[in-house]
Amino acid sequence: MNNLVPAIRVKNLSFFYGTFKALEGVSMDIYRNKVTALIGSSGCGKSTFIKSLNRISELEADVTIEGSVEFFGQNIYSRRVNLNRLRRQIGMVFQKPNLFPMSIYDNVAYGLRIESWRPKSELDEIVESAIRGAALWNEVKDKLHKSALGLSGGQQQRLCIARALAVKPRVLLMDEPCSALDPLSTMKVEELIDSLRDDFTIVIVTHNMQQARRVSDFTAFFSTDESRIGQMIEFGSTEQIFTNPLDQRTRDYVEGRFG
Ligand SMILES: Nc1ncnc2c1ncn2[C@@H]1O[C@H](COP(=O)(O)OP(=O)(O)OP(=O)(O)O)[C@@H](O)[C@H]1O
Repeated sequence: MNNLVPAIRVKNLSFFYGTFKALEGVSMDIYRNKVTALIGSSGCGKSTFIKSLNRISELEADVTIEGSVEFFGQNIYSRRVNLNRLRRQIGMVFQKPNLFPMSIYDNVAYGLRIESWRPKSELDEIVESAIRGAALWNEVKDKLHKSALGLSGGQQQRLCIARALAVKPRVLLMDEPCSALDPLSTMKVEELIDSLRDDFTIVIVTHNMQQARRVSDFTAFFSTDESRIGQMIEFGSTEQIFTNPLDQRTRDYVEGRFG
């Protein structure tokens, strides 16, 4: 565990929807080129937390954020931050595949076309490399110009990952990426996460304990207090959290006593 470099440092983050405090005082480091799993029972603020890491959470009306989130040293909540650039650098994949009703190729090229004009040959190259990166190339190479919505759910989710990879993010946030997938597609996404860890920093929300154990290097356990306020209870190596948790609440959760 030497040479850990924080890609994201969260310091004392609190999050409010209107007057409801969904998260209180969360501090943790997310290490570069590691996979960090966020676990905890429903409603403890995992989605709220992951969406605060690239300010997608602000798309909801009337939210207030306190504390700071530093991305390689820069506070992403500073007024100077360019949100489009930030969300390219910290990409996101959601629970359900959210492809555009356009071709496979155009879905992956979408963010690149917004970014800047590129010659077709260069665009072709980046699209192919992103789809290969998402372990989907062999399945779609002969139908790149067919509708992406004709793909299976698992293929659509890997295409969402390809779309996120195309703009070369440094961090990939995944909010329950396998919850709508069958076991075989889930396995493919897990293998994909494994193959991406050398090049990217990944944060994944999962309800599946086995998945957290299989794919992640670090795990953060979230829970709510009696006022329903979400807190990060314990953070550690995945090995430690699952075999020797320090907090009784973590132990109860990972051993399946609640949640
Ligand atoms: N847009 C919103 N407006 C008001 N409250 C919200 C909103 N989104 C989430 N909440 C509340 O914030 C708390 C945390 O929700 P969040 O979705 O982050 O939890 P979660 O741990 O991701 O849950 P799940 O595992 O069920 O997805 C919950 O009490 C939820 O009801």
